[in-house]
Amino acid sequence: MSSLLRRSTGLARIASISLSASTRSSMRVSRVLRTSPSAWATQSLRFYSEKKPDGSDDKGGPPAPKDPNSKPQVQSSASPGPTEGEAPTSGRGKDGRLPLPEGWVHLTDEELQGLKSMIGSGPFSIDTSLLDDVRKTGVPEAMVELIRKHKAGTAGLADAGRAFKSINALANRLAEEEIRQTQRQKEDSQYNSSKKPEEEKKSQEQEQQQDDQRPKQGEKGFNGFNANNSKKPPPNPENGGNPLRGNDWLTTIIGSAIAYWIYNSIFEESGREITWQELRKNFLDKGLVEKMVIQGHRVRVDLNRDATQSMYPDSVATRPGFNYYFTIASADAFERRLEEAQNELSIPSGERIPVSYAPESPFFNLLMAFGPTALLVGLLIWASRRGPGGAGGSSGIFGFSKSKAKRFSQETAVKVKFSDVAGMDEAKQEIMEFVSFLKKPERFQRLGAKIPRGAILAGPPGTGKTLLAKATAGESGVPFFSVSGSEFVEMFVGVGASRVRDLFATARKHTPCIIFIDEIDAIGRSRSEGQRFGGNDEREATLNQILTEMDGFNTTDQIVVLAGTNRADVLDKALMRPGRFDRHINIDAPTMKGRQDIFKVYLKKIVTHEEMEYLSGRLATLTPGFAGADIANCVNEAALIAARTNAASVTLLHFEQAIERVIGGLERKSLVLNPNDKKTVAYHEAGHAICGWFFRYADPLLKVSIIPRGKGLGYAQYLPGDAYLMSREQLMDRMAMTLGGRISEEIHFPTVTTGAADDFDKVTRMATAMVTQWGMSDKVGPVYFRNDESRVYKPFSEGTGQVIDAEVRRIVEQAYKKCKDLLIEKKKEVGLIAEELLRKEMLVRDDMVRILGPRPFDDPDDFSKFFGEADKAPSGPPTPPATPELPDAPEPPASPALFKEVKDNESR
Ligand SMILES: Nc1ncnc2c1ncn2[C@@H]1O[C@H](COP(=O)(O)OP(=O)(O)OP(=O)(O)O)[C@@H](O)[C@H]1O
Repeated sequence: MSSLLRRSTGLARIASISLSASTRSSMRVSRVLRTSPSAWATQSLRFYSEKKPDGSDDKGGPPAPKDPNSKPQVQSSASPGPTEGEAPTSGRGKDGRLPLPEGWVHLTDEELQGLKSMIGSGPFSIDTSLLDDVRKTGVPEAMVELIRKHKAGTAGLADAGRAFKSINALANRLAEEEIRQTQRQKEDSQYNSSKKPEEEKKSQEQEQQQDDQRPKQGEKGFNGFNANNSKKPPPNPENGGNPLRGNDWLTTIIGSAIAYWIYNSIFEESGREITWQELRKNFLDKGLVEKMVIQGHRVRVDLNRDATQSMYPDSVATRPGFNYYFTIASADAFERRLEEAQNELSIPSGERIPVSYAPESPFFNLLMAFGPTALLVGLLIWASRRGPGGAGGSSGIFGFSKSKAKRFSQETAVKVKFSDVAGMDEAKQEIMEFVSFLKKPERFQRLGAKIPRGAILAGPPGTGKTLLAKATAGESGVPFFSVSGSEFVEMFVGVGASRVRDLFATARKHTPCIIFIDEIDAIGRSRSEGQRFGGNDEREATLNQILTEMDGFNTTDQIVVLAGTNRADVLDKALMRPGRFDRHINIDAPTMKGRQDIFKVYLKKIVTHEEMEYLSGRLATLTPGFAGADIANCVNEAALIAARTNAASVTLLHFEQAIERVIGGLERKSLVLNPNDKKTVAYHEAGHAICGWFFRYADPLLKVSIIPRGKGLGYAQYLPGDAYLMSREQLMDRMAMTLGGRISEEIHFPTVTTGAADDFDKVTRMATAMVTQWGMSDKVGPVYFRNDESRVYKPFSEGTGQVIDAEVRRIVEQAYKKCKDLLIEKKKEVGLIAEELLRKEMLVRDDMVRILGPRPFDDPDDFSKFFGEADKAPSGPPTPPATPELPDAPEPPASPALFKEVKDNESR
């Protein structure tokens, strides 16, 4: 540590700078004292001429009596009293010394130098003008003894406390004197300015101005510290007008200086480890060792200082109080060794080195054992107090317990309005009530209505939950605290709960306001669920704290808590009960109309000359299942594509490319398939395309391609539409279409490939859901078995399991047969499409119409509206009605591309 301190000169420099800088800031009046020493004496004279230390008026009165407590010899050597013929000095010596308070003495020049070296032995320096000030003020008596001990190198740890006290008292006295000086100065200048003629005033002002500038040039103030900062804080009346008292920094700096000094005197100055060989060679053989003291397993070597000084004048060993040490295994062995060494040196028995025993210092041992740890702990505590939570605050270690919530206010970030949030009219309406509560609470309170405490916004990712919460804040114009549930979770137990406390406490200070907790499921999961896996104390403590805080609201507290989650189903019931999150607002993926509205919001922000109504409608048709975030991304992607091609504006083509890219992934032009694989892919995709064309309930095909994209080797884009209800027939057609790729391979090639694995996965999942969840199997019946993969045991019996397996297999085989029948019947058409695909690599709907003729079924309305009606067949099934309140949405439509279809699209 000492070497560390020694080496870190940079640190020392910083400490030194901070000492002067911080002192500067407290020396509020030093500029008026930057006059010559004679001026200082005159000012002091004036000051002390009015009032004596004993309180009597000195005008014409006798000189002040000497302080009876001051040491006579000190007084006589360093503080001579007024001599005959001198002006009455009101207690001040001829060299400007001030009267001494009880227990204080003036220092001699030698002692002053000792003080300088004592304080200056740390990384601090003390300049001459400060010494002058100390010469005038004197020091506490104890300081004289300390200076003497420091000089002799005998200062111990017990002296540290005394030193600390004395330096603190000295600093206070210096500051007090300075304040008195200033007041005096002010009074004088007021008095003078009222008396002096105009010219004199002017010249004094000039002088004053010069004085004002001087600190900037680095002149010294009363305390000899640099007094650059002329804008100093006024003395605080609460601490007796003393700017230093109660100042942490002063204590810290003085404390550090003393700690450094103690460290020096104990660890560095006092000794150094030496080996037996070094001792022999450098000291023992040369007769420099005076005595050896055995302390347990350590031996202290006392050298003859005078002899050492003459032999090694520059050595540290000459310093008073310095000793070498070495460690021994046992005292007996050491004494034997010393004996042998002295025999070898033929030292007569009367001159042998005396060896004595001293008890081990328990304090020293304790210090060595726990010192570093204590130092580290001390540092940690200090750092935690200085941490982000602010000095001395209740922030705890490193401010962990502070909430990390970001605060937005109307002036800062929340510029979002309800008009920026499209496609969720019901949710908006629901939440607008919170806005009117925050804006006009009396409207509700007048009728005795209790205001909802909060709302849970639940829905899939990217559907605009956060955006809606922000818009609520933006509309109501109140502060908005946004925090993520996961930010409460820390590895320390209790941190989450205290962050919740902190968040709500801060919110209460800023009422009316909105707190938004995103991803609340990170902390709000059902507690019973946690117990199954052993529980999580920290999470539960955090959740309990939220419950408590929400209960703790006053009905008049204008705090609204909004929370967002993708998993409302796992949240704790207590969180969802009325009185906490009263409102449950479901925000699902937007409908066709919703998507169109969201597109309109984002299309406004880019340059496009397309007709807005048509463009937004067409894009919304192309993007079933897209959330608001996907739509925002799509529009941005289109603008990027347009920019890449240096287009003047973003066109429909750019949008379609962007959608394709978002759904199918990046085109992999670098992946070149061999002709055989390419042919297999073409027939596989053609199989899907033919099924899509000739099955009544299949989705309209938009595009089929054999250019690898994303994770798949082929790609087919269908338009599934917004399906909220699906019939058994629709599901069967979808499954049959999904199997079309593999069956086409079987029909046209002697063998099959691995490319249909993903199709099988989709088909199996659909068939399983039909049997276990949707009640579409007569044998299993109208039952629902939750598909929970984390469950160890299946929710049905072994027998039921076998029936389920058989039913799933039966349904898949049924779909398989349906598809195979069709593809055998349309074998020629599959070939035509596949060959065309091999030639052109990509076919669109128009190509299909050209090769196969119009599709024999009606397309959904939206599709016909935006993709032409030329190929519309006379009859077709009605579009299923939209019922958004279904508890479980059916399996999403399958996209029968070869190999891996894009999972994102699939999940929609
Ligand atoms: N209805 C919408 N209207 C306009 N923009 C939207 C809409 N929904 C989403 N967005 C866009 O998507 C971005 C992401 O939305 P947001 O962060 O609100 O989603 P979220 O539902 O909170 O998602 P998560 O559950 O993943 O946190 C928004 O910044 C906005 O650009």
